Amino acid sequence: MLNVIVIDDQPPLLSEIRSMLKREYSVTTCSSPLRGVRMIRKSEPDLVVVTLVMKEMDGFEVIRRLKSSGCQMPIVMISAYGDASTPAEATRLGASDYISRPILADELLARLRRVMERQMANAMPAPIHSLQDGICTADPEMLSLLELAHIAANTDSRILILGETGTGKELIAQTIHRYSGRSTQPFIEVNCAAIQPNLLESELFGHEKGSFTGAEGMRKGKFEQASGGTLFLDEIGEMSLEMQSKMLRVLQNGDYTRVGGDQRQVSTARIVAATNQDLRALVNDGLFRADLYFRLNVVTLTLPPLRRRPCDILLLANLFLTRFNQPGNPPKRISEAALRVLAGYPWPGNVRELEHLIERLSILVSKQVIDVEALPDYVRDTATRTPLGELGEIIPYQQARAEFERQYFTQAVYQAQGNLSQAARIAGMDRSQFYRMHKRSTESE
Ligand SMILES: Nc1ncnc2c1ncn2[C@@H]1O[C@H](COP(=O)(O)OP(=O)(O)OP(=O)(O)O)[C@@H](O)[C@H]1O
Repeated sequence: MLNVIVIDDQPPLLSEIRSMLKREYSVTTCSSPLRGVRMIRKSEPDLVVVTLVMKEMDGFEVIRRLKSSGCQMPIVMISAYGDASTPAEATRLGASDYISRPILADELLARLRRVMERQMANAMPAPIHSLQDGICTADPEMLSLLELAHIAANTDSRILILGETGTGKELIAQTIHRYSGRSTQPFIEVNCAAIQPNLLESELFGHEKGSFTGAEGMRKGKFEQASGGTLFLDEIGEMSLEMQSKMLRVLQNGDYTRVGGDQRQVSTARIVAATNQDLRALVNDGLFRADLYFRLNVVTLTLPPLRRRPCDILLLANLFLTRFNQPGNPPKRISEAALRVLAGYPWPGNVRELEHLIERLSILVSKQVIDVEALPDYVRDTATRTPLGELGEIIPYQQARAEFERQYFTQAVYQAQGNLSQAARIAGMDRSQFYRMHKRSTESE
């Protein structure tokens, strides 16, 4: 139970408020505001309720003193007095809500519940859907990663983004650039797997005129193009050992020369690298230089695969459906049954695979509602997991419970359209408990 301290100098009113709150709170009352302030500073309750008019010191002064000594808990003012400016003054001083008397117990409890939820929501990262950066997620692990990405964006540290194909590594790299102080400078991407190894050096460092057959003029490399901005090296795990040692030199000293040239160039680009390979394993197998790995791996963001964030499957499916809706047509909908099937499919190609499937479905399905039969066979066939296994077959209890929790939290977050506070309310939990259990449910695969 949450602790609340109530301050008012009239014992009858104190006992009236106590009897209203005791259903949901452990209530302590205090009839002296001076003593009340001392008590609150010492015991730091979860919530404070204070009235306005008191002889020793008024409620405004109580709020002022508590806020000036750094108290963070929400403070709610209740009063039968005051004029139109009183709520505004209470809020200005830092009260979380102002309630006029008379008030019924249910209404008072509902108002305090809202205050506590707001307090918890502020203490947690908010779910992010379709922000300007285009990242849609309500997954706790992704939300923590995004927070870290935003913090790291404002430094010049190198960032290594790991994750299976299609998990959103490039999207995160672009977001990091956009949130960094380099956002007005270029974001340059190089896919190390897509360029022939013998051409990668000139692609990255540029070349001088006549340095090889076909080099008809000087060409700036990607390092130079990304000056002051961000150089995104995608699929870094595909780089040859020879190229890796050239990269290492730039990362160590910050300088390089164009192919065929001898003039020293200085790189001012910030490096963000990504790979879907296990770089550490490549290092152990001698296929990736350990010194380069440690130079790149200053901040690491490991994106979870889509199958480990089932609520995102549902949110993203709807996002893409809206995105691919043909202009002028009424928006299509995915049936609940079809969404359940999508949530159970393992998505080896992650978000990209989901995006392509929804694009295809929105073109091919003429009906307003996309139902299970419209889904491809391979999706329907692999998505048959239920908490009790197929045809009621008994599976180990721990496994069934983990599976049930995963589906339960997915469904709650989906129903609340990614709003974790609302999902917690549906589940009858407080937000922090919901957040913890939801996170745990996605960790067990
Ligand atoms: N959280 C997300 N919200 C919205 N769109 C997303 C999200 N994650 C990925 N996408 C979309 O999915 C597609 C694949 O993402 P992206 O190219 O960033 O993945 P990747 O991990 O870099 O893939 P690869 O390893 O194959 O290069 C893109 O169209 C991207 O916009």
